[in-house]
Amino acid sequence: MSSNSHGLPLHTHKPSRRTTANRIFAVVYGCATLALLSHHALSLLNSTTLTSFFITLTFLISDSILAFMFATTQSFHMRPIYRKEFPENLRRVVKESDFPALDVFISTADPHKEPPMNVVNTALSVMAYDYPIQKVSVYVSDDGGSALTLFALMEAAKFASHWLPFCRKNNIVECSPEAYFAIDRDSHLSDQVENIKVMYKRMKARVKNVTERGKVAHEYITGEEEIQAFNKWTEEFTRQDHPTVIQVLLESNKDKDITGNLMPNLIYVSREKSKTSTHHFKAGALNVLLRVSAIMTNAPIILTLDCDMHSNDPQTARRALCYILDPEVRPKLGYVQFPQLFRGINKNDIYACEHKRLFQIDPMGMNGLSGSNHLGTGCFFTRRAFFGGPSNFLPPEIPQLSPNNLVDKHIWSSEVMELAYCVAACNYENNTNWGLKVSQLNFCLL
Ligand SMILES: O=c1ccn([C@@H]2O[C@H](COP(=O)(O)OP(=O)(O)O[C@H]3O[C@H](CO)[C@@H](O)[C@H](O)[C@H]3O)[C@@H](O)[C@H]2O)c(=O)[nH]1
Ligand SMILES: [Mn+2]
Repeated sequence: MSSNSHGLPLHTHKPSRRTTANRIFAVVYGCATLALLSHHALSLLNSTTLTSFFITLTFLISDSILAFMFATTQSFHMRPIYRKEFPENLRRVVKESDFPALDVFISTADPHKEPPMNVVNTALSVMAYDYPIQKVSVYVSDDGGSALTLFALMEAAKFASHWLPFCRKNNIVECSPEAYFAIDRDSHLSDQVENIKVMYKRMKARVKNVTERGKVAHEYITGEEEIQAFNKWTEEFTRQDHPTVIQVLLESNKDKDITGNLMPNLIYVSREKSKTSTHHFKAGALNVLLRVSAIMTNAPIILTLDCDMHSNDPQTARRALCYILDPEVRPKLGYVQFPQLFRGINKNDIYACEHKRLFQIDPMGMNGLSGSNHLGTGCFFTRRAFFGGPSNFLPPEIPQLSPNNLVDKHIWSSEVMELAYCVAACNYENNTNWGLKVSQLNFCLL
């Protein structure tokens, strides 16, 4: 348990009640396995015919493999723990105005395999976080380099001006509209819900229409800024070969929702691609977002999300802060991983599609040892963690990329934009420490 100066804990943990049973089971099962393996070994030595020798050898090999698998997973069952956070106690440690800024990275790679509406829902679910809104920046990395995804995000930016105040006013927990509207709602909200549902359905129809046609028709493009943005998709622009596109769709100190409150930054980034460079897939995309976000906002906390993994609790960022702002935990903390849950799977999950062992059981077991593994999505990193261990800071090649750098310029300023384009270039990492020493993402399982 960790308490702040007022004795109120930010987070607690308790061991699972299954711990003792797990340990007894491991000992009994381990002994039985050893007995079985020694029996196989003895039978092998005493085998009289060639056939019985090979049959026993097969048993010995297959049971040894199973025993190895059993042994290597037992540590996960020795000390599983349940963690609980108390975001309501945060205000006693730090004022809301002093919360660290948060940069959210959402990656998408193909508008036909990963429908842009998924990206929109994921983005809206984090834009609606219960967090000082001008501190939140949502970056979407589009490795598909698709105008369709940009169009969907432009629509999301407009819809957000209605959706964010709706979520705030009604304390909505499920802030992905698709997930929210999939459940029947209380009747006292019905008029409001109906209105916003119609708005959502219209947006969805427009995005679907554009995706099916494969291009953004003129009738959907309004305003000079949008025309200029889509003009970047020239004849030569292909998915594998195109210049960087960075488009600020919402700006937190300028754009307001329909109730007059500010909205978070929403930024579309499609990094430069060329057929002659290696791109390192998702790792490459995250590396570019790390650099571009450093130039534009440089938040000390980073949340990574796959485009099909929305956040299902607006308190999530505050929950992560319960660990990140704990002075006892902070010096050694690299990331806070949230579990992955799946929607739309049948109630009893007869096909085990939830991957419970991978995404819920094993991480809980590791949590009781030295900490959960990284699950690829739903993970809050400290930006500092990408620049070497706690005692060996690896400085990036330019000071603007350093986690300590304070961004004091407007994200639209030409200086910021020029540098952001420069660090998003596909040959930026050549002859630099990126991917090798600083942010070793290229060599990690993401
Ligand atoms: O060139 C690429 C390829 C993929 N992605 C993104 O990476 C994410 C994951 O890729 P995906 O192909 O969807 O992998 P999955 O098998 O669905 O996801 C599992 O495996 C991934 C790779 O190990 C992890 O990142 C995920 O968290 C985990 O759920 C998606 O958001 C993609 O858009 C890119 O940005 N650029
Ligand atoms: Mn996926």
